[in-house]
Amino acid sequence: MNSTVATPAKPAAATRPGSPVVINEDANHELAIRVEDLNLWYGEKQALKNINIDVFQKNVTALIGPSGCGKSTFLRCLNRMNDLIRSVRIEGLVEMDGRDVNARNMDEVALRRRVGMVFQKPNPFPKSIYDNIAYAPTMHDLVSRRADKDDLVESALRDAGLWEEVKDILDQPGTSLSGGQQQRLCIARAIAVKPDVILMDEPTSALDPISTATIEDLMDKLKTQFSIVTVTHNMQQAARVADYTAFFHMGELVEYNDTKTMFSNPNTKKAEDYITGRYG
Ligand SMILES: Nc1ncnc2c1ncn2[C@@H]1O[C@H](COP(=O)(O)OP(=O)(O)OP(=O)(O)O)[C@@H](O)[C@H]1O
Repeated sequence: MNSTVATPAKPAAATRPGSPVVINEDANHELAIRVEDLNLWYGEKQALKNINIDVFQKNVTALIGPSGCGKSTFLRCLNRMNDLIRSVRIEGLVEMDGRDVNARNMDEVALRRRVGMVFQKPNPFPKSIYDNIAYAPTMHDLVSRRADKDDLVESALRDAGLWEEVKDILDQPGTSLSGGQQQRLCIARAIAVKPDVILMDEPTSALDPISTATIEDLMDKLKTQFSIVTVTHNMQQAARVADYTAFFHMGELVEYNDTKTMFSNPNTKKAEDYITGRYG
């Protein structure tokens, strides 16, 4: 992998390593996040090696690759979640709106408002359904009047496809919902602070097939408002939901491509072997 940044707005960019082939040129190719020469170590162990990738606004980007290849580590670089791990050392650039998210003067709380996260296991706060949604926007001073909070709670729950199921039980604990509902509650909580980007780390791996399909449909709707970066082990899911797919292997970004191209005509043997189930 050389250090050329993936700048994919035109098909010609596909000739550059790591740059996706752009099939749908009408899609949005404005930059959400630019990553340049990103390296990460846990102590002595290097987990990310010279990653260069441009993530587009209002698309779904899937991160795929064998266990331990660095997908989650990379995802956590996008909102500085790795800062919470003491042994971590990071070099390189992760840029949003022309600002390095790792800059000393970057407000981490503000960053995590702009780059929300949904985890593998639904993790509602031990609060009511209503307060799960209203808590963060209130903390960030996005709302203060009760009527505004009510509107925000309703609109986030509607956007997460959960409103009709919970509108009469808003004062019940979030944890009383089913697993799939809890995950949609966590998505509603993430979107309530109006982020630009939503990171999802295997958001459906703990869910049944019906809840999984509901979340996949939801991702398709949410990408009209938000940029979504998702880690998945499920190849069919990546093929179904993602506009772009990045294949990681042993800490390297081996291929970054339009999803249709990745799954029908990958550029690299490693990606092809992984996608066709020959290893991983
Ligand atoms: N907190 C940590 N401390 C030390 N090493 C870590 C830590 N987290 C991850 N690693 C190591 O970094 C490498 C990348 O891990 P990461 O979890 O990012 O991979 P992944 O592709 O998301 O894997 P999986 O698909 O199994 O979730 C692995 O070798 C892992 O053991």
